[in-house]
Amino acid sequence: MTATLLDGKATAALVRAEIRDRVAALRKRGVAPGLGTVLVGDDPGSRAYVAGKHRDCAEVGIESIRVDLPADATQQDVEGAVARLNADPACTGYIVQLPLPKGLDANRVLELMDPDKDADGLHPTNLGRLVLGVPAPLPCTPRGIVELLRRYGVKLDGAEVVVVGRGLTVGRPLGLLLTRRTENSTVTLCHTGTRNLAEHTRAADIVVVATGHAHMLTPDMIKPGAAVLDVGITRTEAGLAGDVDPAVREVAGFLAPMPGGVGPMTRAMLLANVVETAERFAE
Ligand SMILES: Nc1nc(=O)c2c([nH]1)NC[C@@H]1CN(c3ccc(C(=O)N[C@@H](CCC(=O)O)C(=O)O)cc3)C=[N+]21
Repeated sequence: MTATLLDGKATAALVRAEIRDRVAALRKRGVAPGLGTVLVGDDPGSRAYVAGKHRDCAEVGIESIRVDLPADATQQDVEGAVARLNADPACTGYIVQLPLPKGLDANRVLELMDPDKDADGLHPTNLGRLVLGVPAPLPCTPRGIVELLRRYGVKLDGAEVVVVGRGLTVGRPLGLLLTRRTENSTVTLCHTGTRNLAEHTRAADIVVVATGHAHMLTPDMIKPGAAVLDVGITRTEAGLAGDVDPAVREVAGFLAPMPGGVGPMTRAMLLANVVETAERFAE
């Protein structure tokens, strides 16, 4: 048996079609949503992601404002860009592409963003709102994972979920999202300090891997029929590699592959956050 693919590419296209209608409705009311991006340096991966975000915006009718700074930009330069986007009425939401080059303080930059323009849901105030259960923009990758599972009817209520990785953008906030009453999953958050990882993953109905270690989740580590979501990206000479060993496909019940799984959903949820922020402004 081969796993049913959780097709993030096709699902993200459906989400974008829904967002296009909401953008059109906002425009009729005289509100034009605009996404800003701040990109520092010339990492090819980061450049490609940011370019993709602007392409997505064009497709759904969101204006985009691009701020590119050189690799030797100072902390002050980045903070200046943030201050300008905070003040720019054409920018209804923006992101600072992470990671920033070494020597720059990303936490300080995130603190200075207007939390009501935070399209990534990574501002400390919005992470706090997530903990408190107050409506706020949600981190894009966790939101994309929940949306993908929902649309394929994978049950979250009561599910045993193992998340591997405790990073700021995926693992840590995903645990918070899935344990809300609305999702109602039981979450085990595993990381490099976890003893006997396989014992945890083998007990899970859903396994989400976001470690950045290529092919680390092997078929022996999962329960047959489990849903597996691959959030890892490693650039190798042979191309991109996910965190999930390709042979997992023969054991899992559902698989969100990399590429074509969670990545496109992450981008679609960024658009959703921008539209929702603009809708809140328009109220
Ligand atoms: N402030 C900030 N917000 C982010 O959301 C953020 C970030 N910084 N820094 C980097 C990570 C990474 N990330 C991805 C989004 C989409 C794909 C994606 O669409 N991937 C495609 C193709 C991958 C490729 O070809 O490179 C796929 O999986 O099918 C990948 C990675 C967002 N991130």
